[in-house]
Amino acid sequence: MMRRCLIMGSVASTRPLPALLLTGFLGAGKTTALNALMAARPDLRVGVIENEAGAEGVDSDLLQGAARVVEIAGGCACCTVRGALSSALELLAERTDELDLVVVEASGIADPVPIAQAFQVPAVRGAIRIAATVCVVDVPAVAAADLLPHVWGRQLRFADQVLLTKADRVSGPRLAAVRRRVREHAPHAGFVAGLDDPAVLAPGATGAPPVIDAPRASDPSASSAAGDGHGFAAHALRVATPLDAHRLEIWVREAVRRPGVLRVKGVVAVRGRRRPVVVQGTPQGVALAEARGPVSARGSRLVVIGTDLDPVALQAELDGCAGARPDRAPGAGQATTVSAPGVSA
Ligand SMILES: Nc1nc2c(ncn2[C@@H]2O[C@H](COP(=O)(O)OP(=O)(O)OP(=O)(O)O)[C@@H](O)[C@H]2O)c(=O)[nH]1
Repeated sequence: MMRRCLIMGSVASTRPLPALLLTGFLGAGKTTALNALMAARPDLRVGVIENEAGAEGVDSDLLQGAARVVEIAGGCACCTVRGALSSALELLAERTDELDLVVVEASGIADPVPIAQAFQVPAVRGAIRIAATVCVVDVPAVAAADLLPHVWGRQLRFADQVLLTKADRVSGPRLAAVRRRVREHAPHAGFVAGLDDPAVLAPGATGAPPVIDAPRASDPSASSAAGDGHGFAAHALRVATPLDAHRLEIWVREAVRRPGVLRVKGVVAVRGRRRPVVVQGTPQGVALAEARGPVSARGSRLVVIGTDLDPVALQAELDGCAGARPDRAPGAGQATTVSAPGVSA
């Protein structure tokens, strides 16, 4: 079957099927950028492989407009669940006629090199080929960090394109400093404004292999590619009963300020509301917004990712969010209004 040319909208044969490898550190804005692409290009039939470090995937519920979503949760596609990545790619390789584009959204702590290598197995090679690797960079997070995780450097180093997000939250000089820092790691990458930028999936770019090499022994992140979680842990917390929205918001805001906590995210049922709350937290900001639909069959789930975390303590604190608000008069009834969609710092 002829496949639509990705940029011009005209019909052209593109075999193998182009794939976009989407990298970027935790909470950088990968899912948001992917949703923006699918909103801008509803004509594209996008097959998404969604990789999440937590045992409970969250992003799959937040994707809108994908033709097919394959979730790989419970570890990084570059190491712990690499076999699942191969299976997912093989699954899509059998369905290339149903798709115009494959997007692999790597977990925020994934090394892109082993992911790119998964495209080289015989069952995939020839059917799906990486057209571009885009690294999404959270500008305020980079501006605030003295030291950046090694895996972040690798994500940038193997990127063809860099997408800066949340740039409106920093001053011009700080943005310029972040661009310089990005340049040090990715001297050859271009900057794009969105995944629908022609530079990402231009017809000329389709089929071009990413520039990759094997991890070197001297590379500090090379050892982490062996499946040890890259020094980060992802804890899926139980949310057995609907929570108090106000308590939940306070807890998330406190949690992301703690040393070691890098990401809090989830889809959580709250008391008094038909729709769940989507929780988005990074050290730079927290957003709680009503989900578009009801709680999915998978129910409430919340994941905390970071280093040196105490999952038992985190679970106990979250369980405490099920209680009624202490400052509320009995019978006051409604759940606390949470922030509108968007990010509040
Ligand atoms: N202001 C602003 N907020 C953004 C932008 N991009 C993403 N966000 C917000 O950042 C938060 C995290 O976005 P996601 O798209 O879930 O990030 P992610 O990289 O997919 O996260 P992980 O998969 O957990 O690593 C959400 O609250 C988004 O609304 C942006 O360009 N500007």
